[in-house]
Amino acid sequence: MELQLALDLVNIPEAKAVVKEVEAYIDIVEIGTPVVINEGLHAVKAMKEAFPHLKVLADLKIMDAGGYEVMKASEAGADIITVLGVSDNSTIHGAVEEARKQNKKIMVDMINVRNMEERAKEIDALGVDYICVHSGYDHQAAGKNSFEELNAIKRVVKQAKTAIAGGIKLDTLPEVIKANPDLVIVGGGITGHQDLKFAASEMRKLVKQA
Ligand SMILES: O=C(CO)[C@H](O)[C@H](O)COP(=O)(O)O
Repeated sequence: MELQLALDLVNIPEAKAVVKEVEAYIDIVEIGTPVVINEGLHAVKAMKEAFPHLKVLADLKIMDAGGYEVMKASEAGADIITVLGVSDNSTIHGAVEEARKQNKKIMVDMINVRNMEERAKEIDALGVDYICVHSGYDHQAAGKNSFEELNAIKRVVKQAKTAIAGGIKLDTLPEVIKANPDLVIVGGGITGHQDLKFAASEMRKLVKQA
Protein backbone atom coordinates (compact mmCIF):
# COMPACT_ATOMS: atom_id res chain seq x y z
CA MET A 1 0.00 0.00 0.00
CA GLU A 2 1.27 3.47 -0.90
CA LEU A 3 0.79 6.93 0.64
CA GLN A 4 0.17 10.05 -1.42
CA LEU A 5 0.41 13.56 0.00
CA ALA A 6 -2.09 15.98 -1.55
CA LEU A 7 -1.07 19.63 -1.62
CA ASP A 8 -4.07 21.85 -2.27
CA LEU A 9 -3.98 25.12 -0.37
CA VAL A 10 -0.40 26.24 -0.94
CA ASN A 11 1.75 28.08 -3.46
CA ILE A 12 4.88 26.55 -5.03
CA PRO A 13 7.41 27.57 -2.31
CA GLU A 14 5.03 26.42 0.44
CA ALA A 15 4.44 23.12 -1.38
CA LYS A 16 8.18 22.49 -1.61
CA ALA A 17 8.68 23.33 2.07
CA VAL A 18 6.00 20.82 3.12
CA VAL A 19 7.47 18.06 0.94
CA LYS A 20 10.95 18.73 2.29
CA GLU A 21 9.65 17.91 5.78
CA VAL A 22 7.82 14.70 4.90
CA GLU A 23 9.52 13.36 1.75
CA ALA A 24 10.88 10.32 3.59
CA TYR A 25 7.35 9.14 4.45
CA ILE A 26 5.46 9.52 1.18
CA ASP A 27 5.46 7.66 -2.14
CA ILE A 28 3.63 10.18 -4.31
CA VAL A 29 3.22 13.95 -4.07
CA GLU A 30 0.06 15.45 -5.55
CA ILE A 31 -0.12 18.91 -7.01
CA GLY A 32 -3.77 19.54 -6.16
CA THR A 33 -6.38 21.08 -8.42
CA PRO A 34 -6.38 24.47 -6.66
CA VAL A 35 -2.58 24.69 -7.03
CA VAL A 36 -2.79 23.91 -10.75
CA ILE A 37 -5.53 26.52 -11.14
CA ASN A 38 -3.49 29.13 -9.28
CA GLU A 39 -0.01 28.34 -10.53
CA GLY A 40 -0.47 26.28 -13.70
CA LEU A 41 1.57 23.23 -14.68
CA HIS A 42 4.69 25.12 -13.56
CA ALA A 43 3.89 23.75 -10.11
CA VAL A 44 4.20 20.18 -11.40
CA LYS A 45 7.47 21.00 -13.12
CA ALA A 46 8.88 22.72 -10.02
CA MET A 47 7.96 19.78 -7.79
CA LYS A 48 9.46 17.17 -10.11
CA GLU A 49 12.66 19.18 -10.43
CA ALA A 50 12.95 19.60 -6.66
CA PHE A 51 12.06 15.99 -5.78
CA PRO A 52 12.92 13.79 -8.80
CA HIS A 53 12.84 10.61 -6.68
CA LEU A 54 9.14 11.11 -5.83
CA LYS A 55 6.28 10.31 -8.18
CA VAL A 56 4.33 13.49 -8.94
CA LEU A 57 0.59 13.38 -9.56
CA ALA A 58 -1.07 16.26 -11.38
CA ASP A 59 -4.66 16.47 -10.11
CA LEU A 60 -6.07 18.02 -13.28
CA LYS A 61 -9.48 16.31 -12.89
CA ILE A 62 -9.69 16.17 -16.70
CA MET A 63 -13.24 16.24 -18.10
CA ASP A 64 -12.54 16.70 -21.82
CA ALA A 65 -9.64 16.59 -24.31
CA GLY A 66 -8.05 13.73 -22.39
CA GLY A 67 -5.18 13.10 -24.79
CA TYR A 68 -4.14 16.76 -25.05
CA GLU A 69 -4.29 17.45 -21.32
CA VAL A 70 -2.31 14.32 -20.51
CA MET A 71 0.31 15.32 -23.10
CA LYS A 72 0.73 18.78 -21.47
CA ALA A 73 0.92 17.37 -17.92
CA SER A 74 3.44 14.76 -19.11
CA GLU A 75 5.60 17.49 -20.65
CA ALA A 76 5.58 19.22 -17.26
CA GLY A 77 6.91 16.05 -15.62
CA ALA A 78 3.81 14.48 -14.09
CA ASP A 79 4.01 10.73 -13.53
CA ILE A 80 0.29 10.27 -12.84
CA ILE A 81 -2.58 12.42 -14.14
CA THR A 82 -6.22 12.42 -12.99
CA VAL A 83 -9.29 12.19 -15.21
CA LEU A 84 -12.86 12.34 -13.92
CA GLY A 85 -14.96 9.18 -13.81
CA VAL A 86 -18.04 11.19 -14.87
CA SER A 87 -16.36 12.16 -18.15
CA ASP A 88 -17.09 10.42 -21.43
CA ASN A 89 -15.41 7.09 -22.18
CA SER A 90 -13.73 8.72 -25.20
CA THR A 91 -12.02 11.21 -22.87
CA ILE A 92 -10.74 8.44 -20.61
CA HIS A 93 -9.68 6.38 -23.63
CA GLY A 94 -7.75 9.37 -25.08
CA ALA A 95 -6.06 9.96 -21.74
CA VAL A 96 -5.00 6.31 -21.42
CA GLU A 97 -3.72 6.19 -25.00
CA GLU A 98 -1.56 9.30 -24.50
CA ALA A 99 -0.34 8.09 -21.11
CA ARG A 100 0.84 4.83 -22.69
CA LYS A 101 2.81 6.80 -25.32
CA GLN A 102 4.41 8.96 -22.64
CA ASN A 103 4.97 6.12 -20.16
CA LYS A 104 2.70 7.81 -17.60
CA LYS A 105 -0.23 6.59 -15.51
CA ILE A 106 -3.88 7.58 -15.36
CA MET A 107 -5.92 7.82 -12.19
CA VAL A 108 -9.67 8.12 -12.55
CA ASP A 109 -11.29 10.19 -9.79
CA MET A 110 -14.79 8.84 -9.07
CA ILE A 111 -15.96 12.04 -7.37
CA ASN A 112 -19.73 12.50 -7.89
CA VAL A 113 -20.15 9.19 -9.74
CA ARG A 114 -23.57 7.83 -8.77
CA ASN A 115 -23.65 4.26 -10.12
CA MET A 116 -20.33 3.45 -8.48
CA GLU A 117 -19.97 -0.31 -9.09
CA GLU A 118 -21.25 -0.23 -12.67
CA ARG A 119 -19.08 2.76 -13.65
CA ALA A 120 -15.98 1.37 -11.90
CA LYS A 121 -16.37 -1.85 -13.90
CA GLU A 122 -16.62 0.09 -17.20
CA ILE A 123 -13.64 2.29 -16.35
CA ASP A 124 -11.55 -0.69 -15.28
CA ALA A 125 -12.11 -2.17 -18.74
CA LEU A 126 -10.70 1.02 -20.33
CA GLY A 127 -7.27 0.12 -19.00
CA VAL A 128 -6.71 2.91 -16.47
CA ASP A 129 -4.03 2.50 -13.81
CA TYR A 130 -5.88 3.68 -10.68
CA ILE A 131 -9.54 4.09 -9.76
CA CYS A 132 -9.98 6.45 -6.81
CA VAL A 133 -13.09 6.96 -4.69
CA HIS A 134 -13.20 10.51 -3.41
CA SER A 135 -15.30 12.68 -1.11
CA GLY A 136 -14.40 16.21 -2.12
CA TYR A 137 -14.31 19.18 0.21
CA ASP A 138 -17.98 20.01 -0.36
CA HIS A 139 -19.05 16.47 0.53
CA GLN A 140 -16.71 16.41 3.49
CA ALA A 141 -18.37 19.59 4.77
CA ALA A 142 -21.67 17.67 4.71
CA GLY A 143 -20.09 14.91 6.84
CA LYS A 144 -19.63 12.38 4.03
CA ASN A 145 -16.72 10.03 3.34
CA SER A 146 -15.94 7.39 0.70
CA PHE A 147 -15.24 4.41 2.92
CA GLU A 148 -18.30 2.48 1.66
CA GLU A 149 -17.52 3.38 -1.94
CA LEU A 150 -14.08 1.84 -1.55
CA ASN A 151 -15.68 -1.48 -0.61
CA ALA A 152 -17.99 -1.13 -3.63
CA ILE A 153 -15.19 -0.66 -6.16
CA LYS A 154 -13.07 -3.37 -4.53
CA ARG A 155 -15.88 -5.80 -5.38
CA VAL A 156 -15.68 -5.15 -9.14
CA VAL A 157 -12.27 -3.70 -10.09
CA LYS A 158 -9.99 -6.42 -11.46
CA GLN A 159 -7.15 -4.62 -13.33
CA ALA A 160 -6.63 -1.15 -11.89
CA LYS A 161 -5.20 -0.27 -8.51
CA THR A 162 -7.73 1.15 -6.07
CA ALA A 163 -7.29 4.42 -4.19
CA ILE A 164 -9.21 6.56 -1.72
CA ALA A 165 -9.14 10.29 -0.96
CA GLY A 166 -11.10 12.78 1.04
CA GLY A 167 -10.73 13.85 4.64
CA ILE A 168 -8.61 10.91 5.81
CA LYS A 169 -6.95 11.60 9.17
CA LEU A 170 -4.66 9.60 11.45
CA ASP A 171 -7.62 8.37 13.51
CA THR A 172 -9.68 7.23 10.48
CA LEU A 173 -6.78 5.68 8.57
CA PRO A 174 -7.08 2.24 10.28
CA GLU A 175 -10.69 1.95 9.07
CA VAL A 176 -9.61 2.85 5.53
CA ILE A 177 -6.76 0.33 5.61
CA LYS A 178 -9.19 -2.46 6.55
CA ALA A 179 -10.69 -2.16 3.04
CA ASN A 180 -7.17 -2.69 1.62
CA PRO A 181 -6.80 0.03 -1.05
CA ASP A 182 -3.54 0.09 -3.04
CA LEU A 183 -3.13 3.82 -2.42
CA VAL A 184 -4.25 6.18 0.36
CA ILE A 185 -4.37 9.91 -0.45
CA VAL A 186 -4.09 12.39 2.42
CA GLY A 187 -4.10 16.17 2.27
CA GLY A 188 -5.31 18.03 5.35
CA GLY A 189 -4.64 15.01 7.57
CA ILE A 190 -0.95 15.80 7.13
CA THR A 191 -0.76 19.46 6.08
CA GLY A 192 -3.27 20.54 8.76
CA HIS A 193 -1.57 18.59 11.54
CA GLN A 194 0.46 20.57 14.06
CA ASP A 195 3.37 18.15 13.55
CA LEU A 196 3.64 17.30 9.84
CA LYS A 197 6.49 14.83 10.29
CA PHE A 198 4.71 12.97 13.07
CA ALA A 199 1.45 12.69 11.09
CA ALA A 200 3.21 11.55 7.91
CA SER A 201 5.51 9.06 9.67
CA GLU A 202 2.65 7.52 11.70
CA MET A 203 0.56 7.24 8.54
CA ARG A 204 3.43 5.63 6.69
CA LYS A 205 3.84 3.04 9.47
CA LEU A 206 0.15 2.10 9.27
CA VAL A 207 0.10 2.00 5.47
CA LYS A 208 3.27 -0.10 5.16
CA GLN A 209 2.17 -2.55 7.89
CA ALA A 210 -0.95 -3.36 5.91
O1 LIG B 1 -8.65 16.38 -4.56
C1 LIG B 1 -8.83 16.95 -3.49
C2 LIG B 1 -9.97 17.89 -3.33
O2 LIG B 1 -10.77 17.92 -4.47
C3 LIG B 1 -7.92 16.68 -2.34
O3 LIG B 1 -6.61 16.66 -2.79
C4 LIG B 1 -8.25 15.35 -1.68
O4 LIG B 1 -9.56 15.41 -1.17
C5 LIG B 1 -7.30 15.03 -0.52
O5 LIG B 1 -7.27 16.07 0.40
P1 LIG B 1 -7.94 15.97 1.86
O6 LIG B 1 -7.30 14.79 2.55
O7 LIG B 1 -7.59 17.28 2.52
O8 LIG B 1 -9.42 15.76 1.66
